[in-house]
Amino acid sequence: MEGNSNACGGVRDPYGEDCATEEQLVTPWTFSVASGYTLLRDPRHNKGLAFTEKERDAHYLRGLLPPVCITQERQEKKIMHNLRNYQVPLQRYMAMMDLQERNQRLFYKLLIDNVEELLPVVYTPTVGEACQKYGCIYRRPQGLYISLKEKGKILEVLKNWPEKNIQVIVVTDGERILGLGDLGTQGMGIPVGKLALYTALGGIRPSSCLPITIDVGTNNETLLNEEFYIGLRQKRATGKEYADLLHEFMISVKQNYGERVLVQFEDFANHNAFELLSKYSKTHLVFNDDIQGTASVVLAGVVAALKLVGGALAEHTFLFLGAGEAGTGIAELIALEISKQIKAPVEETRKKIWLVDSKGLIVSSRKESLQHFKKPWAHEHEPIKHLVDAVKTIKPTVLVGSSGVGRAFTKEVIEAMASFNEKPIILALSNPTSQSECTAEEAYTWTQGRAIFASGSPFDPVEYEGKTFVPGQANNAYIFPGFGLGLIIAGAIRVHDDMLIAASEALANQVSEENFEKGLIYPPFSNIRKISANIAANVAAKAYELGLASHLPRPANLVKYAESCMYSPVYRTYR
Ligand SMILES: NC(=O)C1=CN([C@@H]2O[C@H](COP(=O)(O)OP(=O)(O)OC[C@H]3O[C@@H](n4cnc5c(N)ncnc54)[C@H](OP(=O)(O)O)[C@@H]3O)[C@@H](O)[C@H]2O)C=CC1
Ligand SMILES: CC(=O)C(=O)O
Ligand SMILES: [Mg+2]
Repeated sequence: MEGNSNACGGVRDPYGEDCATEEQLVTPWTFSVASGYTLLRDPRHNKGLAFTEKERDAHYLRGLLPPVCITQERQEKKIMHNLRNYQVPLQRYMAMMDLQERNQRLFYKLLIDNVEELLPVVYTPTVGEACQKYGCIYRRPQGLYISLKEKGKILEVLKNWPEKNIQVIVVTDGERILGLGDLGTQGMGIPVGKLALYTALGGIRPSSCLPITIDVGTNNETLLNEEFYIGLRQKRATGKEYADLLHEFMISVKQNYGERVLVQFEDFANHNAFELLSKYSKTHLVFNDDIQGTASVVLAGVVAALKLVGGALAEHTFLFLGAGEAGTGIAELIALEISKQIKAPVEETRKKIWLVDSKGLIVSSRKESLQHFKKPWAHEHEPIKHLVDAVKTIKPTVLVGSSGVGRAFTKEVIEAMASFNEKPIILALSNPTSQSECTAEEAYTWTQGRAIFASGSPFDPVEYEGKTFVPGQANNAYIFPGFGLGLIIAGAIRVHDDMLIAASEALANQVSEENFEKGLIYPPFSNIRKISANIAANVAAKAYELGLASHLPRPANLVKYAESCMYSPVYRTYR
C-alpha cells in the first residue's frame, strides 16, 4: 500500500502525508491521547521534570525525560532564576509566554507566588512593548482572531476554539492599546495578559478564559508598512461595516456561550467604546475595563487616601488631564458616589470635578462641539488652555492623569499642586511607564515628599531626604479579576454601577494601617487573591441584592465561597 511506504522517511504513513508532494492535498489528521510524548506537549497536563517515577511508568514517559524528578517548587525556583538572568524585559515576557504554552500550571504558580515581580512582565509596562513587536515575536495563537474576513462566519470561528465552557472573554479591536495608540491586531497581547491576570489574580480557570482580537484593519501606517505585521493590511473599517461585525460577534458569543458569559471590552478607542458599552449592557453581561474598572480602582484609591489627607469625598476638588474613557469613567463614578453620600443629584455633584482635554479645560462655551461623553462636564467657566493654568485656577486637591501623555505633569504643575495642598493627591494613570504623566520621583521631589502618589504602571520606591517613599499602583488589575469572579459566582446577568462601587469599597477596605503608614492607598499585590475574594464577595452580594444574580440559593459566606471557587495551579497526581 502506497501510504505505508517509508520512501519519505516514515515507517508507516497511513494518511499519505509523508509521501505526498508539495502540490498534493492531504488531510491534517491528528488524534489526541494524553500520554507519552503528547502528554509532554499538552500545556494543560504537562508537568515536565515533576512527573513522578510512578507517573512516568503509567503514562509512557520513560526515556522521554531525563532521569531526575523534581518538585514544582524546584521548577519554580529554577525558572525564576532564569528569568532574573535576562537583562531585557521583553526576553522575560517571551520566556513567560513560552512557559504558558509549555506548562500552564507552572506558569500560573509562578505568577501567583511572585505576583509583584512578574506583573510588570506579563502586564504593563512590558506587555506594551510586546504588542508593539507582536508580529516579530508571534509564535502560536494564544486566542481567537476574528477579522473582516470572518464576517458571516463568526459563530463557526468561535466553535473552532477548543474549549467550550467559556466564562470570560476579553476582547479588543486594538485601536487604543494602553497609551500607545492603534496597534491593530497586535493588540492581542492585551486580552492575553488581562486573562492571565483573571486566572492568577482572580482564580478563574484558564480553560474558561478566551482572549479575542477583532481585526477591522489599522490606521497605523508604520504597521501597514511593516514586513512582519500579522493583521489585515487595510485602513480600519468604520460605520455600518464596523458596527455589523461587532454585532455579529456579540450575537454569536451569546449564542455559543449563553447569557452569563462575561465580555470585557478592552482598549477600544473612545469613539466606539462608550457606544458599545451602552448598546450591549442592555442585552449582555458586558464590562468596559477602561471606563468602569479604572473608575472603580481610582474611587477606591481616593477613598483610601481620605484617611491620609482628611475630609469627605464631597469636600474635595478633582481635576483630570484626559477626558476620554478613563477620565470620564472615573469622574462619573466619583460623582455617583458623592451623590449617594450627600444625597444630592449627580448633576450637582459633578460640579466638583473638572476635566482638561487636548483643547483645554472643558467648559460650557465648548459644549456644542464636545463628544457626548464630555458634555456633562462642561461647567460654567472661562476657557483655559493649559493644564498648569487650570490647576492654578481650579485648585484641585486631587489631580488625575488619564491622557496617555508622558510627563504632562510638569514641575510647574506639581509645584502648583503642592503650593495649596498639604498632601496633594497625584494619580498618573497612563500606561505604559513611558506615558505616565509623571514619575514617582518627580511627584515626591517636587512636593518635598508630601504627595500621595500612585501610577498606572509600577515605579520603584524613591529615596528622598533620607526617607523611602513607596508608590502605589492605581491599575484596574486590582478590580477586574475579583469583579469578574463576583459576577461568575453570583451567575450575574448584567453589570450595574452599584457593583463597581461595591468593588471599590471592598478594595479600599483592604488597605491596612501598615499600608497607610507607608503612604500607600492600595494594598500590596502580594495579597491580591484575598483582595479579589473580598471584591468578588461584595460584587456578588450586590448582584443578589439587585436581583441580578441567577445562582440560587445565595451562599451564606460569599468570601469563603469565592475562595473555594478559585483555580489552584498546584499539580494534580495522575493515576
Ligand atoms: N491605570 C489604569 O488602570 C488605566 C490607565 N489607562 C490609561 O489612560 C490613558 C488614557 O486612556 P483612555 O481614557 O482610554 O484614552 P482616551 O483616548 O479615551 O482619552 C484620552 C484623553 O486624553 C486627552 N489628551 C490627549 N492628549 C492630550 C494632551 N496633550 N493634553 C491634554 N489632554 C490630552 C484626549 O483629549 P481629546 O479628547 O481632546 O482627544 C482624551 O480626552 C492611557 O494611557 C491608558 O493606558 C486607561 C485605563 C486604565
Ligand atoms: C490598564 C489598562 O487597562 C490600560 O492602560 O488600558
Ligand atoms: Mg485597558
